[in-house]
Amino acid sequence: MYTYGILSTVLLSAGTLVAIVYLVKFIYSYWFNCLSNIPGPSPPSWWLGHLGILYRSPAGVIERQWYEKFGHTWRVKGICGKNILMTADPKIIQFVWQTSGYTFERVPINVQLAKLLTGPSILWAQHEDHKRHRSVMLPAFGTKESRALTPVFRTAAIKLCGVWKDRLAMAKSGCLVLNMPAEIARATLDAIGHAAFDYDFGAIEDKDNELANIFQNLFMTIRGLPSKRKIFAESFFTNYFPASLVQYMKYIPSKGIKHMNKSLEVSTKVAQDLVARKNERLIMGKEGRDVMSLLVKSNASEIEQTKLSDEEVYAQMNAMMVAGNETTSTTLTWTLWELARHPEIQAKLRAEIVQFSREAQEKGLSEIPVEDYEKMVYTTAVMKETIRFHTPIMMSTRVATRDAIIPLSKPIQTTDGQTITQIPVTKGTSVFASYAQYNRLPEIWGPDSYSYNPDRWLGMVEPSIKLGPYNNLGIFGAGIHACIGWRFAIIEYQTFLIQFINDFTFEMTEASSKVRRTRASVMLPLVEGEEDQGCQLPLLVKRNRN
Ligand code: HEM
Repeated sequence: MYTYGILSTVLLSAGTLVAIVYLVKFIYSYWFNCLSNIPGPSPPSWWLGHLGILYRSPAGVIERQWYEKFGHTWRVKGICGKNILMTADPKIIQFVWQTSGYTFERVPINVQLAKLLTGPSILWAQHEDHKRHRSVMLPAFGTKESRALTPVFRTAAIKLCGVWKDRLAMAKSGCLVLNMPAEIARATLDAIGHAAFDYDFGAIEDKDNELANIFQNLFMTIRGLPSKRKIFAESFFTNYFPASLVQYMKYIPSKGIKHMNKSLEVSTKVAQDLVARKNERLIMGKEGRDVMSLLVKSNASEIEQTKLSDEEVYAQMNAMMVAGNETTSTTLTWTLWELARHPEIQAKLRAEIVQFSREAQEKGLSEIPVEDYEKMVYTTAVMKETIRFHTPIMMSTRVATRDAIIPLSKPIQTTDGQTITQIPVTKGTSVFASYAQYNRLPEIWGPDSYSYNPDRWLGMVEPSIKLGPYNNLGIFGAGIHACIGWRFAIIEYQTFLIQFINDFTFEMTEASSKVRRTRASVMLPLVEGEEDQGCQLPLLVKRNRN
């Protein structure tokens, strides 16, 4: 009885102490934060701040409203009144993401989710670990290496088009309605399997393929339209719990976490098998050019700076599928949607593709060579315009790992009447970049930046502030965490697009005119009124008679 009394007193005191610490933290972050004088919208709720709107509303709409009211940079609220700096300012994005190295790192929630989903991969690694992961992986993603993969992408594209042609041949009407994201994701998974791992997932033909089914709708299942409770819990755990406890998130019995656990289990099993096979080939002196061969070779290295553990090698495979599959398949999906909405753009694109194919044939080539890809001015304009307009990863987040001073491209009028050209932030301050709004800034992309117009790229003037690896678009991130697969993605994107437009014509359906752009880490299409069906964008497909 006496022991019980002491125990309950100790527990009560510990509980009270924890509550006081949190209370002080909340009050501090609410009232005494370095961002308190930055203007911004009033939060719809204190406990969730703007996170509910940011994660649940149609993609890009609210950011535009905030930009129009507050200018390039504004303050939003996280949970329990926490101030967050939100921006579309190229100078801030350049400073935080591109030039300040590890002064700004990924936010804890994303780091933990990346670990749950992929294991100890490059998507999770930070600081020295991250440098090591990146230096091992980068050589596999150069221009030469990515270009060398063109035949692999072409094979996957031709295979998918072959399946569609067979189905069209059976269709009495001569046309088919296909749900594009589901169709294309299988082909991009096969492409990544061959290109990155020299492995055939067989996802195009095998509808029961376990890995393909897990990766189907991955982002929608784990990040799409999260409940308010989920947003609060994730943000609370990752902001106020020590990282050592956050790893236990994997035991939360939610649908999303269960899916992540399953995905990690299945893909790690496949990765282990692949690594074992690669090791055998390496021992036999047969080296591959694919990413996995490189990782396996680094695994055997004696040099600590270029060595990955077995677990890290398996995790990189998961990372590439997570980072490289749905991003590319969704980009292709949005492109076909825009082409269906704008038949005149589709016809102009097809004319260029047919012309380049003809020229290739005249040179005795069966396909347009990758060396000609950049010469396809209109095709690349359509690609750039689509990823500008339908920014696949609409928002990126960082947290300051030490105090810093952030420069602005446009001065801000603070709530206490000062005009400032830089914002001092303390360690722990979160910064959200709206890539979606940056990609629509009229001063960079022109007065019609809110409309889809590939022609803008035919006379584009370079902006003064340079950002990211691809045409100053806020697409592939920037700096230490910039996408390593961007060349891979662009060549894959163009190869698939050429094949699709050469073989088929795409038209709108009733459902595709009700498509809503939804945030789920990657921006995904949902049909209004059919949100429970997951990612959907049904288009009418007809075969071209070239
Ligand atoms: C259209 C396709 C793609 C888009 C839009 C895209 C976008 C991005 C973005 C925005 C980032 C930076 C995230 C951040 O700032 O935290 C990123 C990182 C990354 N991407 Fe991509 N990506 C694409 C395709 C690919 C492909 C095909 C691969 C690999 C095969 C890939 C692998 C990665 C990896 C490993 C990282 C993490 C890099 C690091 O943290 O150092 N991505 N990607």
